[in-house]
Amino acid sequence: MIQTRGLTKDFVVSSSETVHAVRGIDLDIAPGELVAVLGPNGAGKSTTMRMLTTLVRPTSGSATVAGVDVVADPAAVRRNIGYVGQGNGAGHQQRAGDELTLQGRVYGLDRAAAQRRTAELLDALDLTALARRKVSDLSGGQRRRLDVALGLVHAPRLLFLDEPTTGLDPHNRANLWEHISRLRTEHDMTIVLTTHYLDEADTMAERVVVVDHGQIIADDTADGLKRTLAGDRVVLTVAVGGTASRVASIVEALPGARDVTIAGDRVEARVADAGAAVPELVLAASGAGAPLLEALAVRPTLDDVFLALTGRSLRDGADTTTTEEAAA
Ligand SMILES: Nc1ncnc2c1ncn2[C@@H]1O[C@H](COP(=O)(O)OP(=O)(O)OP(=O)(O)O)[C@@H](O)[C@H]1O
Repeated sequence: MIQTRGLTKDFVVSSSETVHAVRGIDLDIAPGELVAVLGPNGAGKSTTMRMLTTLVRPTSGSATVAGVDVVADPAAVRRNIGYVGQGNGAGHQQRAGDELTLQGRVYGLDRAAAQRRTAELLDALDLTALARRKVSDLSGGQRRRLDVALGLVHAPRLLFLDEPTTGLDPHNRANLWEHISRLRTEHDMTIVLTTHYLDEADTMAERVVVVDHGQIIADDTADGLKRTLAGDRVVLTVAVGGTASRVASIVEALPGARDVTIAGDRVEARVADAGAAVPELVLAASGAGAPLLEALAVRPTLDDVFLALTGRSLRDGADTTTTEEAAA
């Protein structure tokens, strides 16, 4: 459904500065996949998406989307895709229903077909009761649902969502995802999304592409990334001061344990399966006269994956992909 080779975008900001926003991305996405593109601010996620949706022309490399080259025939690409950008696409003074019908007309539907499609989408995204409301009067969650409806007017096979749930509260995020998931199953859509929410990428996407400094640095299922790049940890607190080194020796003897560290009364280590290790360690420590006050099994998050890959936390936010070139 999507194939890119060496896809690159440079923004020439001034005679002395070029931003290398995307630096040679090779990506293959098969029909029906739901892929999350994850990365810190400025990593190049939106620029990649904007190239794939023909809003920005690549500097070099190639990209085919739904079988069409994005540079050779952008209009054909656009007919095949839906795009929900970061800003609100809808005109604020329009009524929600009229906005959808207008969008349908823009995509070449006749009036009756556009109205039929409007009714379907209002229903699918739980907006029917709000059809006559002005877009400016909708809540954030309602407006985001309208944005998704606008992206789906022409029944695309491929939907791009740029941070679809940013700014929504957990209830509205869950609600929007419920709608997206259902529509995806019903219409067998391929979905590519960017998100800052690690838990969202973790639970919703079947595949996570991690981008940093304009390059793909990892590409796997969330579980696969966690297993290969982060791994489980145990965090043990001893009940009796001075016994941490004894507990550390017990942990070291555990098959597969590594990176054992001691900090005061706390012992931490990477283990193959934290859930299985904890009861074993509690028993062994108690038997060795070094009982534990607390024993935690810690499963890795996608942030741990990013940390393992880059030494930085995604939660720390950006460090920029901007590079300055010496003035000529
Ligand atoms: N039109 C532009 N002109 C100049 N620089 C740009 C332009 N668009 C993006 N950039 C720069 O390109 C880099 C990548 O930006 P991009 O928006 O793709 O990142 P992102 O990963 O989507 O970030 P965010 O998560 O904050 O949306 C950033 O350094 C950004 O400042």
